[in-house]
Amino acid sequence: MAVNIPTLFEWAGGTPVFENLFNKFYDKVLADELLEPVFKHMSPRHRLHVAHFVAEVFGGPKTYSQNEGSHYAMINKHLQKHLTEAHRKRWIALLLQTADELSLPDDPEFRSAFIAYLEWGTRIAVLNSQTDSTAEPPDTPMPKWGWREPGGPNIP
Ligand code: HEM
Repeated sequence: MAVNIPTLFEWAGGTPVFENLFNKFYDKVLADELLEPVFKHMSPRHRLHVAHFVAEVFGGPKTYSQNEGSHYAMINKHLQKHLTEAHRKRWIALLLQTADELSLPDDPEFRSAFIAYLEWGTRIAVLNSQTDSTAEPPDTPMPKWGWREPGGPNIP
C-alpha cells in the first residue's frame, strides 16, 4: 500500500506554526542575558524571515527565497558575528523549549529530523560567523531537509 508521507513542514502544522514558533522563540532570546546582546539590533522582520526560511527548508512555500532573501543572503547575515558554541547551544535550547511549549509534534521521527537540522544549521551559522566573506556562490539553492539523515560528511 502506498503511503503518502507529509513534508516536515506539513507534519509540523504549516506556516502559522513556524511563525508562532519563531515569534515566541525570539521573545525568549531577547529576555536571555547571553543572546540578547547578539540580537538586540535585529530588524522587526527577523522573526518572520527565519520562520519562513526554516519552513521553506522543511518543504514549505518559497516565501523566503522569493520575497525575503536567499540562502546566500542568509549566510551573509551571519558573517563576522563571532558566534560561540555557548551562543549556539543556548539558541537551540530556547528553540526546543519553545517547541515543547507550543506542542510541536513530539514523535521520535519528527524530533530527530528537527534536531538534526538545528544542529546542522546552527553549526553552519557559527562557522560562517567567524569570517568576513563566503565562498558560496550567490545562486546557492536553499537547503532542503526531509526525514532522512544528512548522507555524508562536511567537505568544504
Ligand atoms: C538553523 C539555524 C539558523 C537559521 C536557519 C538562521 C537563519 C537566519 C536568517 C534567515 C537570518 C536573516 C534574517 C533577516 O532577513 O532579517 C539570520 C540572521 C541572523 N542570525 Fe541566524 N540562523 C540560524 C542560526 C543562528 C544562530 C545559532 C545565531 C546566534 C546564536 C544566529 C544569529 C543571527 C544574527 C545575529 C543575525 C543577524 C540579525 C540582524 O539582522 O541583526 N543565527 N539568521
